[in-house]
Amino acid sequence: MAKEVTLLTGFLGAGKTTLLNQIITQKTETRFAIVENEIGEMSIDAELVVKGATELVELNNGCLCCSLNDDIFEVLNELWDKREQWDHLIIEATGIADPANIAQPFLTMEQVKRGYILKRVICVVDAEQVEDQLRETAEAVQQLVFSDLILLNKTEKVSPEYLLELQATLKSINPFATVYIGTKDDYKIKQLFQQERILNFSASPQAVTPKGIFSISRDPAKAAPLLAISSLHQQHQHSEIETILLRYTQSMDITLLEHRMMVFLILQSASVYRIKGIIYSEGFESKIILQTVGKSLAVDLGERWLPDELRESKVVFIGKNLQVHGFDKMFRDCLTKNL
Ligand SMILES: Nc1nc2c(ncn2[C@@H]2O[C@H](COP(=O)(O)OP(=O)(O)OP(=O)(O)O)[C@@H](O)[C@H]2O)c(=O)[nH]1
Repeated sequence: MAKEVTLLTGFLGAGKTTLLNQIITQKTETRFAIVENEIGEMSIDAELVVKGATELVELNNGCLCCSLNDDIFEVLNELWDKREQWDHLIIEATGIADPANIAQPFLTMEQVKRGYILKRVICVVDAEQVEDQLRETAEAVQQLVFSDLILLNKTEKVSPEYLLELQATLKSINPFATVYIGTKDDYKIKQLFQQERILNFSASPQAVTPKGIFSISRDPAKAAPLLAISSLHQQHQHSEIETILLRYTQSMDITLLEHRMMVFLILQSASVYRIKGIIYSEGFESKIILQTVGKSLAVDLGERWLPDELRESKVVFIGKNLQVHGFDKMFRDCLTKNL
């Protein structure tokens, strides 16, 4: 039997991982396989996904919609080999991905369609930030246009009047999508999963071979059809959006860091869409998860450090015209050794 797939899209920080965690915790009758795609070589999202996913695959070498096509085929093949262990695949795209590019193999490639049915594309939208995002980036528009379901999130942060305007705006961008409204505390997971794309798929499980459903090969001659798709996708680039990764092995003073971050967000954060970090602070048995979206800052406790785990802080910045030296100085100033 072909496996069902849900694609999660939405701009940086909209709430995709939060929704994913709600899905895993609420739909306990379903065993999920999760593909987490992140920009930059370091995975932070995978650490934020609640334990419970049967299979969690991280793809961190680039954005799935433009550079990871061979990787996704390999992952689909591997997951297919383990298909007895899971029921439903969720792909969380990066916040700057064009979901149409990720969906393309599921909609157009017969080998992929034999094993996987794309059931729905859900776009999570940050009610407070979306207007600016739509103005500034093509990616935010592409994500809305391609989705079947739009989850207008963080609605407690805006007024009811503005929410109505926003709904009308989203409907005008994608009149075919169903718009749900909510916050992280009240997602209607069952309703989201009841809704399906209206598409004609012909799944033919008999054609699936025990070795896998695609002929993946690094041999360029054998991999010709896949390479053709890869080169097509390379034309799509998130030209202006860049990422920076900073790491520090010394302990951070979390109170000082929080203060510096708040001042930074008030004064100079316009070109920074997202900051995500795992912070090591001596005296805390757990990782500290630091996140910003727009001008909002969240600092939470994460998983406990494992006894043999390297204790270090890792922070990713995503935005335009990023000033690495300024960020580095801000974080270095908060290292405990400097106090
Ligand atoms: N106030 C509020 N915050 C929310 C809501 N949903 C998510 N958040 C917060 O928004 C921040 C970003 O959420 P994520 O789920 O990590 O967003 P994401 O879309 O996965 O982010 P990227 O993977 O970086 O694109 C976190 O601090 C969440 O706790 C909500 O409904 N209300």
